[in-house]
Amino acid sequence: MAEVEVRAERPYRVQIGAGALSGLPELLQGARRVAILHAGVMADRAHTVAHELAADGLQTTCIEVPDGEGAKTGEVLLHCWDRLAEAGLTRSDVVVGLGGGATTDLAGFVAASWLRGVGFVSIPTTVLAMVDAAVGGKTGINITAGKNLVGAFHEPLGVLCDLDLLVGLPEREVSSGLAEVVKCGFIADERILELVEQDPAEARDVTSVRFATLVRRAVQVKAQTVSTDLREATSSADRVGREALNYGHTLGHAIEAAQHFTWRHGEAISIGMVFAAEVSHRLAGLAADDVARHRRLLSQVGLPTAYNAADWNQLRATMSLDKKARGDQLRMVGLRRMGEVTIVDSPPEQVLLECWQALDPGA
Ligand SMILES: NC(=O)c1ccc[n+]([C@@H]2O[C@H](COP(=O)([O-])OP(=O)(O)OC[C@H]3O[C@@H](n4cnc5c(N)ncnc54)[C@H](O)[C@@H]3O)[C@@H](O)[C@H]2O)c1
Ligand SMILES: O=C(O)C(=O)C[C@@H](O)[C@H](O)[C@H](O)COP(=O)(O)O
Ligand SMILES: [Zn+2]
Repeated sequence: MAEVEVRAERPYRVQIGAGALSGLPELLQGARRVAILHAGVMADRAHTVAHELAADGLQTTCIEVPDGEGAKTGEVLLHCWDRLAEAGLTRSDVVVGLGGGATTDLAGFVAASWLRGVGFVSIPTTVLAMVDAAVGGKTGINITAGKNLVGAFHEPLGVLCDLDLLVGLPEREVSSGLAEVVKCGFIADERILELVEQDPAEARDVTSVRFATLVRRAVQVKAQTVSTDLREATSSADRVGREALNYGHTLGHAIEAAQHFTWRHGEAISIGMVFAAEVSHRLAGLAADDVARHRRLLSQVGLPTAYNAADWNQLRATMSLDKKARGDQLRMVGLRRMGEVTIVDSPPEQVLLECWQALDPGA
């Protein structure tokens, strides 16, 4: 079992490996009641876990939430609060999130907001949630105007990445998660890129050693980045903190909103990273070869790199609501070279338009 520590205000461990789920009782010490928020696809697993915890004397409540982004809404949040009230969940009790990143984002926000904050344990069940969403304490929901516009920072007590849970995950979801893995390669750990390039098919095989190594290395990048800048407070062109993890998300999130949150997050971010690489080439010195490497690598893991299915002006307006923006100033994460992140401040509109046009499948 691999372990990665996140040095938050209250440090916690991310446990990665087959059977990691067995670490749950230890994380619940001191709790009397536990609410397990889970996606429908995890219903059987949630009930099994609840029975095991009940056998240990805990009072358990399973709360099934809608699939995918359907969980990250105000209505679902209200429903969960009502269920926690019925269950009598107190400040010494714990909310568990069992599912993909949408479920853990919602569950984390339920934990952050209930009684102004109760304990939270994250049990991610997709690649994307293991390497990214479950780690680092960003929680929240979407509104029509944009992705994750309402939320809170709320660190978990621990994260259990049980690789056994990934067996049977659809290939499209594996690819989506690999977008965030490859992102970690672009921004901080070139070894990740090499591991994918050496054998892309094995990189997509969730039972392979290569895949497990990729997950661990991506979690290490995430943990190190958030440990130095938990609340995304550090940012300048030469010293980029947590914002580095937002590489590709300025356009990516706008695409998700334009597609009414029906797209896979990693697919949107893949296109967003190609866009960010094009911007970086024009404004931050990223070599043309590295832009081509973005397209090649992302395609190798089954991700889209071209897009023209939305109106540019609409996307551009949504990008202004990105959390990195300050006033009228758009700020994007860029790359000077692989592994060297910078902030691109107020990119000229003409350059953005050119980069958008470079995404056209016919370009
Ligand atoms: N908080 C953060 O730091 C952070 C980081 C990255 C992404 N996110 C968020 O995470 C979300 C995307 O996460 P995701 O890609 O996991 O999406 P998701 O939660 O929608 O899960 C994807 C699909 O996989 C299914 N699924 C989950 N586990 C499964 C399993 N073991 N076997 C088979 N099917 C399974 C789900 O039911 C869903 O249909 C987005 O909302 C994104 O904004 C948050
Ligand atoms: O953890 C972070 O910080 C990230 O930016 C990771 C992203 O991959 C993730 O999608 C996150 O949810 C985006 O956050 P947001 O603040 O842009 O909503
Ligand atoms: Zn993301």
